Amino acid sequence: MKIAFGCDHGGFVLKAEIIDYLKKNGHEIIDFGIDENKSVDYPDYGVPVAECVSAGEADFGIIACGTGIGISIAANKVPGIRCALLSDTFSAHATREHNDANMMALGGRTIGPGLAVDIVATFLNTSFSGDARHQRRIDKITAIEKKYSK
Ligand SMILES: O=C(CO)[C@H](O)[C@H](O)[C@H](O)COP(=O)(O)O
Repeated sequence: MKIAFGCDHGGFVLKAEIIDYLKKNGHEIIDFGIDENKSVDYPDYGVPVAECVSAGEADFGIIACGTGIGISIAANKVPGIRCALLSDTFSAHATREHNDANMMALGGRTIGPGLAVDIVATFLNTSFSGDARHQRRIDKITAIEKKYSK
């Protein structure tokens, strides 16, 4: 799959192991940085990933900041993005199965790289269930997005 990745300095600690996992598992990576550990603003790295996913240029997006909060808030402003902030594998599974999440956010100051990689693996290896009740709820989210995007 094509995976877009982006992080700020708070998420940079997770980058190497996540990229390593993605490469070892045959994924193509679209890397939006950062490439060195310097202080940056998380919207500048989360939004390009979200735009890439929203445009259909990547299958999924993975983003990280210190907590995952700021960068997920920014990503979720992009139409078509359902970005889940994750810190456990149960939620990683559920957000794919129920929410058809197309992006995930992680916190480099809240979880370690080992758990981060487990979360990434669970997220990418889980499919949307396609159940009508889940699709109905996603459609309601999309309708909210359309209502406020005028
Ligand atoms: O936006 C965040 C919190 O929601 C991220 O954790 C940022 O990485 C964090 O705010 C950066 O803080 P810093 O003091 O500039 O390192």
